[in-house]
Amino acid sequence: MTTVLGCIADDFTGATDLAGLLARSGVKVSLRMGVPDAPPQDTAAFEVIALKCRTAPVAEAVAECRAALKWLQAAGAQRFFWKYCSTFDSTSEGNIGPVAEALMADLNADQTVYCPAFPENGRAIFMGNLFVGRQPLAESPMKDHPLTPMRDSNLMRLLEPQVTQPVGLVDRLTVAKGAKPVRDALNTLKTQGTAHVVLDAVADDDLYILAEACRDMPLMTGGSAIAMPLPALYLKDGTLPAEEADGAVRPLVPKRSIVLSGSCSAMTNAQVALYRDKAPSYRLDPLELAENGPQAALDWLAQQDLHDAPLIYATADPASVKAAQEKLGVAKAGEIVENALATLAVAARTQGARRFVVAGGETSGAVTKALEVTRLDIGAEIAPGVPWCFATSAGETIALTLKSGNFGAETFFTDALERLT
Ligand SMILES: Nc1ncnc2c1ncn2[C@@H]1O[C@H](COP(=O)(O)OP(=O)(O)OP(=O)(O)O)[C@@H](O)[C@H]1O
Ligand SMILES: O=C(O)[C@@H](O)C(=O)CO
Repeated sequence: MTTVLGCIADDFTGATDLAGLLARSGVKVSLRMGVPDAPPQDTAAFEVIALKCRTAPVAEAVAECRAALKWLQAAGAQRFFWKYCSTFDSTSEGNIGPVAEALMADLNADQTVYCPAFPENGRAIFMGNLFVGRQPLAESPMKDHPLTPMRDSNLMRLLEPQVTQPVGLVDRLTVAKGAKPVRDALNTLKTQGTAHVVLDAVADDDLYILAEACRDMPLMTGGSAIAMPLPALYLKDGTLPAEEADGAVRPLVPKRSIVLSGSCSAMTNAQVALYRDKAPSYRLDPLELAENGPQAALDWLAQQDLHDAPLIYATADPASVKAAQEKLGVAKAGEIVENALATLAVAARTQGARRFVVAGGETSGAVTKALEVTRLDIGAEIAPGVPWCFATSAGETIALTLKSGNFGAETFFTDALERLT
C-alpha cells in the first residue's frame, strides 16, 4: 500500500501514542524504530518513524528527521506529520521549531500548524496557552522536568526563539466557527507571512474541525490527538480505499508476560504500587546494580512463572531517584537502570516471555533495542495513547506495549494484560 501519511515522532512512546490514535479508525499503522536502512517495502497507509531526538543536539535532530522524511517520501507519502510531546517538551534551541522549519524547507511548505492538545489526557490549548489538567504548563510538574523544564505556558513565546519565521495563533473563537473559518484565518496569516501557527483546541470536537481544516497541508505538527481524525477523513473522501478501514492486526501471542518499569513519573509510581499487590515483583536498586550488576534480578526472574506476569521495576519516588543520581550522576544512574532492564527483557524472552509491558520512554528505547525490534504493527489501545503493538523478535511474534510515563490509569498494568486475548 502506498503511504498516505508519513509521520516522524521524536521519541518511542510518543510514536506508539500517535500510531495508536491513528489505528483507532481501524486502518493499518506501521511503526519503524529509527529510519530503516533498506528502502521502503511492505509499507502501510500510515507509516510512523520513531526517533529518539527530543533532546538531541539540534543539528542531529534535524538531520535524522530529514532522513526520515526522505524515507517516507520514497514510500509514496505526500503529507507529513511531525509528532512531539503533548507537553511541548523542548528548549529555547529546539527541537520542535528547527525540525519543523527543516521539514517545511524540504517540502516547499510556507506554513505549518502546531497543536499539542490531547484533551483525553488533559492537555488543552486556549489563547495559545497550554494547560495540563487545570494547571498552566509552567505550573504543572513539567516545570521541573530534568531535561526540558517547561517554564512558560504560552506556545507562541515557547516557539518564537526556536524558529526564524513569524509565529501566530488561530484561537478557540475561530476554531468554534468551523473548518472553513479556520482555513480562512490560516490563509490570512499566510499572506501576512506567518509561517508557524499555533492552534487552540480544548476538546476533541475542536480537533476534528482543525484536522478537517489542515488535512491538505504538506506538513502538520503536534501531539497525537490532532492526527487522530485524519484516517477517517481520508477514508471518507476516497484518498484511502474503503477496504483499508479493516487493517487492524490481532495476532495471537502466548500469555507468558513480563512487566518492566523504568519510569519514575508520579503516575507510574502509582501504577507500580498497585500492581505490586497483584503479581510477584522485584525492585531494582541503581546503587546495588552499579556495584553488582543485574545477576540477582536475573536469578529472581529465572524462578518466576511468566503466566503470573511478574514485575521488575526501578520506579522510585523523587527523593530516591535524587539520592541515586547524586551518588552515580544523572546520566549514569539512568544508563545503569536502562541496561539492566534491557538485559532482563532479553532473559525473559529466552525464558519464554512473549508479552512485554514497558513503562517509560527511555526505558522503551532500551528494551526494544535489546529485543532487536525494528518494526511494530499497531493493535488495540489500552489507554488513550497506549496501544498494544506486535513485532518479531528472535524469530518469534511478540506483543509489546510502550507506556509514556504520564499515561494510563492506575490499573494500567492489569488493564494491559487483560486487553490482549
Ligand atoms: N530509581 C532510579 N534512580 C535513578 N534513575 C532511574 C531510576 N529508575 C529509573 N531511572 C531512570 O530514569 C529514566 C526514566 O525515563 P523514562 O523515559 O524511561 O521514563 P519517563 O520519563 O517517565 O517516560 P516518558 O519519557 O515516556 O515520559 C530512565 O533513564 C531510567 O533508567
Ligand atoms: O504526547 C505525549 O505526551 C506522549 O506521546 C509523549 O510524547 C511522551 O514522551
